[in-house]
Amino acid sequence: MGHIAYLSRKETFSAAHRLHSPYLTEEKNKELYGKCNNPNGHGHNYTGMVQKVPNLPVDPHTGMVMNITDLKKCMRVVLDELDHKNLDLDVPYFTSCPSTTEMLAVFIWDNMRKHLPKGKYELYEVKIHETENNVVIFRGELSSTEDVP
Ligand SMILES: Nc1nc2c(c(=O)[nH]1)N=C([C@H](O)[C@H](O)COP(=O)(O)OP(=O)(O)OP(=O)(O)O)CN2
Ligand SMILES: [Zn+2]
Repeated sequence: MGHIAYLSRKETFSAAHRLHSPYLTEEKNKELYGKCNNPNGHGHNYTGMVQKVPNLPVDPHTGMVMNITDLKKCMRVVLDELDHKNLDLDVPYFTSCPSTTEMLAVFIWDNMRKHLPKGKYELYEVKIHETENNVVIFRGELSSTEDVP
């Protein structure tokens, strides 16, 4: 019987952003996001943690689920699209949705899935620390509620 082990890797990136929704008026944006709606933005040192669950057990010959070096490379490809960027101006994904930590987690989830080797591993969780206190976890779950048009 094989051993099922979960694998996590932590990487950091720095980015500037402004919380602002194109679906709300200027007044509503100010009221909702407060200081985070400052027109000139602000920045964070984010920590991105990606966890994977293997479809296969720990390989008895290599002792690994997946080489963490490969997971790191894959994460860097995705996170380097965000690192030292202004999320709202430099990353096209955030022109149509606010650059909240929730949406960053979704962005990273979707892009990690594109870059990981197909079929061998499942992504289990993306966890983003925006600050020491603000943490978002996304596990690819979808609700049946309609998206904003
Ligand atoms: N649901 C969300 N709410 C908020 C988000 C978010 O991504 N999702 N983001 C922010 C801001 O970006 C903001 O920069 C957070 O900063 P702040 O509240 O100052 O951060 P801390 O919690 O670390 O600071 P405290 O000292 O604890 O206030 C706001 N909301
Ligand atoms: Zn912020």
